Amino acid sequence: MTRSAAIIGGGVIGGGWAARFLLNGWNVNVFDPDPEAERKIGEVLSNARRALPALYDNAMPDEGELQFFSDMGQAVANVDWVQESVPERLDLKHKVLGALSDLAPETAVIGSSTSGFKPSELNAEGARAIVAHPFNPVYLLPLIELVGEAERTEKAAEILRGIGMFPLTLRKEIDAHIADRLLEAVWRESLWLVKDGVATTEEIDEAIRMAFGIRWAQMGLFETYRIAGGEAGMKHFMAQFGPALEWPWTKLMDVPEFTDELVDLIAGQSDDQSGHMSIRELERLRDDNVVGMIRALKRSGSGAGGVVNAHDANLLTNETKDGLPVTARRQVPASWTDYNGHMNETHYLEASSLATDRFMAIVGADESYIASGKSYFTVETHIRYLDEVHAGDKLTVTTQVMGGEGKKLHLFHRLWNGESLAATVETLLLHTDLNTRRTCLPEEAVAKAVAAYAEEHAGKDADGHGRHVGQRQAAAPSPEGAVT
Ligand SMILES: NC(=O)C1=CN([C@@H]2O[C@H](COP(=O)(O)OP(=O)(O)OC[C@H]3O[C@@H](n4cnc5c(N)ncnc54)[C@H](O)[C@@H]3O)[C@@H](O)[C@H]2O)C=CC1
Ligand SMILES: C[N+](C)(C)CC(=O)CC(=O)[O-]
Repeated sequence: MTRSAAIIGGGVIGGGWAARFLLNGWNVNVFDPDPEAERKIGEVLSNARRALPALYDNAMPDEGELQFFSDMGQAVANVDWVQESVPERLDLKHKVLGALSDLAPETAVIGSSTSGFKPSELNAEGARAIVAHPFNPVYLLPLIELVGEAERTEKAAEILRGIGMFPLTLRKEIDAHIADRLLEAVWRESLWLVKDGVATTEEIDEAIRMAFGIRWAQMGLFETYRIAGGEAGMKHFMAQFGPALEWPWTKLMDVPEFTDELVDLIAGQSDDQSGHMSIRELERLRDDNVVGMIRALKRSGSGAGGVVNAHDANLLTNETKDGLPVTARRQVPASWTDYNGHMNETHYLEASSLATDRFMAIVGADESYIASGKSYFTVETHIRYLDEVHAGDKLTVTTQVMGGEGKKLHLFHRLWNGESLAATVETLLLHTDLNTRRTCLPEEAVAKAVAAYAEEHAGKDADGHGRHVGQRQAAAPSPEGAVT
């Protein structure tokens, strides 16, 4: 059964939450008195639709249904999750969380997006909320800080993992949780640097993104500093840089006064730096960069890359189409398209390569088999580009085994875009010993599984297989030239 979430307050963060739930197949009810809420959430959602599926190698579930309500009670009736994202004012949080605790089903988790209030403050007037603090953009960044009663945070963590997030449960409550305490320290220090005329907003951003911003995405602070200690590691690092904490390297505890002059200085510098782009354009630039970085981290499984890999594995399904195994299902990300406005030729091969990997896993040539020193190497591929594919299209790849005797594995992939055949990719692989780098026979279990598929697929039509470049097609309709 489709699960549902109520989003109370649909601004920057509520909009991101709505997108995260919807794109993971949940139905979403929104309550926000702002007459512009529907438009704003629509814009966030269209950015999310182009970014989030690009993280995964498997297709996401069908999107849930989005509904707007003018009555908070109706919005939360029968939902599994309620997420409060109203402005950061304790009196307002009390009012809204109190009402939600009365109106929402007993079984529903009530999460507050608060950046800084503790559960003991939020629940001081009888509410039953936990802190579920996300990061902007909520639909892309996995971290969610959970604070509150253990039974509630455990239930929340399980649900959040199901929508691809990384729950980090705090050991004890503290103002501003973990991440915002760190961010506030950098923010305070940066305000001083601008106020004292040491650096502009742009120079501070360069200092972050040209160096430690990149480092932090993959190893965080402590692992990075351990390496900075050289062979002697963390102790040497602390011996060398510990004393600096008492030098005038930091002003952390003082906060500059937010005078009109300081606000104008910072806002003016920020306009000079980024005013040439709208907020939505900046969001798309940010999203493309974040997707690219997280995809790079997927290779090693570091940080957010590991979280996305785990969710990707959950998205895998065992299906068949036309009597053949479905070996890849994925949504085409904008990054796969080119100057011609359609999927670039390289990604037809990428989709089929994912299908080959999946087929190998299906027959037992999986990660542990490869780790044991055996694998398949591709030695030849022929692609027929039959139809255009566009960003957002959902591709389904089926795999037919044309032959599997001895060391050979001869596959015929079909790339379906809905009911249209977008390409066929015929590929020959040879079983190889990864130590000697020479071909060898597969293990018996793999050989048997391949042979069983070859026998099952033997009588099936495989129109277009066995062709080479420039060969004229007999009866099938012309592909009308190259499409990439
Ligand atoms: N903006 C950020 O970077 C982050 C914000 N947060 C937290 O998320 C919460 C919301 O912040 P933003 O989304 O940035 O604020 P926002 O100002 O963009 O959105 C707040 C929304 O709440 C609506 N609202 C006001 N009163 C309401 C009520 N009584 N019932 C329902 N909706 C109501 C407003 O119309 C508005 O759409 C805050 O607690 C904030 O600390 C958490 C992580 C990051
Ligand atoms: C500025 N902020 C305190 C609202 C930031 C956050 O809470 C998290 C984020 O997304 O940076």
